[in-house]
Amino acid sequence: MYINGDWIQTEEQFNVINPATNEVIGFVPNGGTKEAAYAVDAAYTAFKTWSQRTAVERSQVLKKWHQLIEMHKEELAAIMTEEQGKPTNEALGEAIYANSFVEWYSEEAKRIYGETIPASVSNKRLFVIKQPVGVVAVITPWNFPAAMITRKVAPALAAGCTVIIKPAEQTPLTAIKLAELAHEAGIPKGVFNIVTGQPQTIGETWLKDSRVRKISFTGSTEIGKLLMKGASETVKKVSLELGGQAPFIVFEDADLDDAVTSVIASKYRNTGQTCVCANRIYVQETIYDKFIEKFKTAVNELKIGNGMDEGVNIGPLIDSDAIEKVNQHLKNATDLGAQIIYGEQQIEHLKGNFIKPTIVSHATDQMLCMIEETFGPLAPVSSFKTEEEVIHRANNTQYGLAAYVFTENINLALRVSEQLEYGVIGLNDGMPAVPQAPFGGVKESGLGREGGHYGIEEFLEVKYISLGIK
Ligand SMILES: NC(=O)c1ccc[n+]([C@@H]2O[C@H](COP(=O)([O-])OP(=O)(O)OC[C@H]3O[C@@H](n4cnc5c(N)ncnc54)[C@H](O)[C@@H]3O)[C@@H](O)[C@H]2O)c1
Ligand SMILES: O=C[C@H](O)CS(=O)(=O)O
Repeated sequence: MYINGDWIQTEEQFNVINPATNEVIGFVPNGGTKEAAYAVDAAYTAFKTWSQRTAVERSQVLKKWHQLIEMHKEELAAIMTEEQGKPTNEALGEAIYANSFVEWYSEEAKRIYGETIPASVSNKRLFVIKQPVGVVAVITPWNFPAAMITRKVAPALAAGCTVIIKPAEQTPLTAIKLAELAHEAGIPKGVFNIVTGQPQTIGETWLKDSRVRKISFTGSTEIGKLLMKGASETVKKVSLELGGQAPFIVFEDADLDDAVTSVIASKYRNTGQTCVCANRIYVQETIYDKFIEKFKTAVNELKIGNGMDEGVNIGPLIDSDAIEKVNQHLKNATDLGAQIIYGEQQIEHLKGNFIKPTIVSHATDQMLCMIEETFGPLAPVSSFKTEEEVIHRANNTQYGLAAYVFTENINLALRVSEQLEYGVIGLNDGMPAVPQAPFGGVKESGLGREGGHYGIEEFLEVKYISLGIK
């Protein structure tokens, strides 16, 4: 753990496992109440000075952190592949993506503008200024162990907040590497703190402490709801980046090759363990067979194996529970009439948590894989007749994170995009997330946005000053 500028050990530790081999690759301190409270103390003390630093000073420190992450991106990528399983090229992509938030917010720090408002009387002047929220508790998932931290921490520090971070227990080593680089960059003690250990204990400590003024959470909808409830006790601000269940819609006039390339990129990035991956694929009936053939051919090109090995693009799932969930979705689908058209033979020769990419056709909306977040390489394909039908089916969910639409008709594209109840729309684009644009969900996929100038507003309070003049 890294608290108040020092590396902290505890008597109890927990193992870090490589999901490709199920081998122990390390261990980290198993922090609890004491360490969680100490992190709040450190962040609260540091806030008094960090929030008073000028925007240029904060920007310069973030720029240094960005330079160091850039210098160490391959190392960071290797850590991610080892503890999370994603193939090295994807891990390097994530390190670069994660660092792009540090770069973006090192600049955004200098653009936190206020405003003056015309008074209705001559003896007043009205001003609005923006000030940092205070101590922010950051709780992040295992699937993007670097980017989900920097997407929160970079804007928080840029705004003048201080952070206490609890990374996922499956991927703490990535967070520790980011802390090492933050320390080297000169981020002052207490500004950036990492507590590894018991999620519930750490979470409860932070929820109860009124000095913590914001919870920024990325993870499952179930835990997001729990944290939102807890945050209400002391009326903390919350940002919630939660589960997804993305529809991927292919209209008959779509560029089919582009749609297939994009659905591969969306569905199988991180072996399907991505909040915005295509979870259900809707194809207009007139092109259904053509799509299926192209899709099967493309999936057949995917190489499964240890993410460290050259050319692998399908790594392991994070653990055996994840495998179990995908198999449960697959069995439910076939029990309800879906047909496995690719991937029927599972992998025998590989140790670890591997599962073959599987495509099922004739999927119906009553199947679990069309309702729940599968979080694995299972692709259910369903046909539709009309625009109205597919919009209704796509919206018929409590989720609302990302949706994808493929068509060459601009009028159809905009009509459908405007009616889809999602925070992010990939329009002829399977990979929409970028640091300069707002990312986030509606309905039970979350609250708030990360990225772009929207992302820094989440860490600012608006203060109105009314000045009486003589
Ligand atoms: N919307 C997004 O931007 C986004 C991005 C990545 C992942 N996700 C979602 O995250 C989920 C996968 O990640 P996960 O399995 O790590 O999710 P998770 O909710 O199980 O865990 C997320 C984090 O919360 C912590 N946690 C768990 N219980 C807690 C508690 N009671 N108190 C405090 N912290 C607690 C975990 O230790 C982890 O650090 C998927 O649903 C995925 O869609 C969403
Ligand atoms: O898993 C969730 C991430 O937010 C996906 S992305 O890298 O931001 O597209």
